[in-house]
This record gives sequence, structure tokens and C-alpha cells, in this order.
Amino acid sequence: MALLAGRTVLLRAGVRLGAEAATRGGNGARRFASHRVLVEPDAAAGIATIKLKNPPVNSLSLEFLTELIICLEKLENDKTFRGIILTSDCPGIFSAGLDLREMCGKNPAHYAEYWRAVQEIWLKLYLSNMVLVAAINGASPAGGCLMALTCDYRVLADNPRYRIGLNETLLGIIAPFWFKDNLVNTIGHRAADRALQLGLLFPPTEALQVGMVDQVVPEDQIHSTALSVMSQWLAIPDHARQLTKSMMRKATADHLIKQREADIQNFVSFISKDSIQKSLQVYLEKLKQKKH
Ligand SMILES: CCCCCCCCCC/C=C/CC(=O)SCCNC(=O)CCNC(=O)[C@H](O)C(C)(C)COP(=O)(O)OP(=O)(O)OC[C@H]1O[C@@H](n2cnc3c(N)ncnc32)[C@H](O)[C@@H]1OP(=O)(O)O
Repeated sequence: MALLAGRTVLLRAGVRLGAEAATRGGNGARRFASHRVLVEPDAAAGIATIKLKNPPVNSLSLEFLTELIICLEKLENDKTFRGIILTSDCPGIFSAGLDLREMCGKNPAHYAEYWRAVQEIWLKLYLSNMVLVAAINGASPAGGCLMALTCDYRVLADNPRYRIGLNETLLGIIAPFWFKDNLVNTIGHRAADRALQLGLLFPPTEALQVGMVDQVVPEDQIHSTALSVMSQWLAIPDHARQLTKSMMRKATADHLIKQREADIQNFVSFISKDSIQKSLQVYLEKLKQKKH
């Protein structure tokens, strides 16, 4: 069982937390890894690096999201850690966003369960008391971009293939209001309006210009840059930084928290429409055919 936003929910049978490994790292810190979420602890520095490992593209399936939620809960409750670096273990891809297969050809109960997990990961990341630095070492569309947007600082590796943005409209779907709120808080209303309507995916130089990321660095410097940013943020007393973070983010998070059930119902009825199912299937098919 896992605790999701104050409620205890049963993990789906497919989520094999029994397979989770717990060992001691060189510095004595507890190292834990599930199938798809690798955690590299540096207890002395108070930093944990989370590496997303759901090949080939780190798509956010229900099982992957559940593992990630549990991992974040553990870190949040472990006083050893004050900061998380979020990065990818899949070469060239930070995350392909929500797993389209979770939103295609399933039943309403599944869509509702899936959307609750998507809301949960966003709330966990967005409201985390820890410092979150995204070390974006690959393409980061849609839900991948959203995860990065929840972080306190974003470093993007300088590779024109590593585009980032909320491209939902290109799939014939709509970014929910809380994706939009998170983007507006990051890049401002005008830039978000344009980016969302056009479904823009920004290459690094443009992502930096528009404020989608805070820094662009050569790929081989991404981790060292994330570490040095982290030490700058960790130099601030926790209580002052955490209260300030909460002051800046609470209204945005409350907007979703207050409408959580209605948001799930909206998602389920939207995604269940024949026209939307068709658009998603066509998009998935195009992705598959791209290689041939
Ligand atoms: C008024 C009512 C309001 C209600 C509001 C409701 C609104 C609903 C909103 C729902 C929000 C959704 C947000 C999302 O995150 S949707 C997902 C968007 N993601 C994308 O568009 C990315 C798609 N993928 C890519 O562009 C590329 O794959 C890549 C990430 C750039 C990587 O390219 P690369 O060439 O390396 O890899 P391939 O394209 O060959 O992909 C390898 C295999 O992975 C499959 N794949 C890719 N992305 C996904 C995905 N998101 N989900 C599932 N599967 C994915 C791809 O098909 C390949 O599979 P194959 O090997 O079987 O062919």
C-alpha cells in the first residue's frame, strides 16, 4: 500500500515493490531503487539523484508514476536529504511525457486511476519541501516538460534534439489548467499563451530565451552544473526557503486540490470521446511508423 495525498491506496498488482532493492551506498546512506526509479544518495551532501529508467523513452505509465510517487514520499520523509536532482537514465530522452497507451482503449475507471496518479506526482513534486533541480538530459515533451517545470531550477543539455515544451495541442488534446498554471508561473502569460496554443517544443537556445529553462550547458557538464546549483540553493536556511516556496506555489496547487475530483471527471469524459481516442491512436501510429 502507498500513501497518496493523505489517502491509502492499493498499489496495482503489477507494481512489484517487493523487487525494490535496499543497500548501503559507499557513504553509508541507504540506497534504494525500484525497477524504474534509480536513487543515488549522497548523504554527506544531503542530495539524492533520481534517475528515471523506464526505457525506451521514460513514458509515464501508471506503474512508473506509482514507483516515482513512493520514491518521493520516502525521500521527503528522510531527514538525510534536502535536495533532489531529477534526471534520466535513458540516453537522449528526459521523458516522453504521459504514456499514451494509458490513455487509449482503456475503460473510464482506468482513466480515473491514471489521472489521479498524474495529479499526485505533480502535487508531490510541485509542493516538495526539498530543493528540486532538473538536469534535463534529453527530449522533454508534454508531461516530461511538466515534471521539469515543477522543479526549482532547470538545467538543459545543449543539444538541438532536446526539445522541451507542452505540445498537447499537436496531439489534438488540451493541457489541463494546472499544466497551464505551472507554465504561466514559469514563463509568463503571453509566452505561455503562444507556447500552449501552438504546442511549441523549444530547442535549448529558445527554451533559455523564453525562460522555460534557467541554464543550458554542454551535455557532459549537466550533472556537475546541477550539483553546483544545488549547493547554492542548499546554502539558504531550509525554513526560510521552504516557507517562501510555499508562499509562491500554494495558490497554484490549491487550485487543483480544490477541484481534484472534478478535474478527474473532466479528464475521463474528455479522453473517452471517440474523436480524442482517434486522434491519440493516429498520433501513436505515426510515432511507430516514424522508424520505418
Ligand atoms: C475541457 C476538458 C479539459 C480536459 C483536459 C484533459 C486533457 C488531457 C491532457 C492529457 C495530457 C497529456 C500530456 C502528455 O504528456 S501526452 C504525451 C505527449 N508526448 C509526446 O508527444 C512525445 C511523443 N514521443 C516523441 O516525440 C518521441 O518518442 C521522443 C520522446 C522525442 C523520442 O523519440 P525517439 O525517436 O528516440 O523514439 P521513438 O519515437 O521511436 O519512440 C520509441 C518508442 O516509444 C513509443 N513512445 C514514444 N512516446 C510515447 C508516449 N508518450 N507514450 C507511449 N509510447 C511512446 C514509440 O511509439 C515507440 O514505440 P515502438 O518502439 O513500439 O514503436
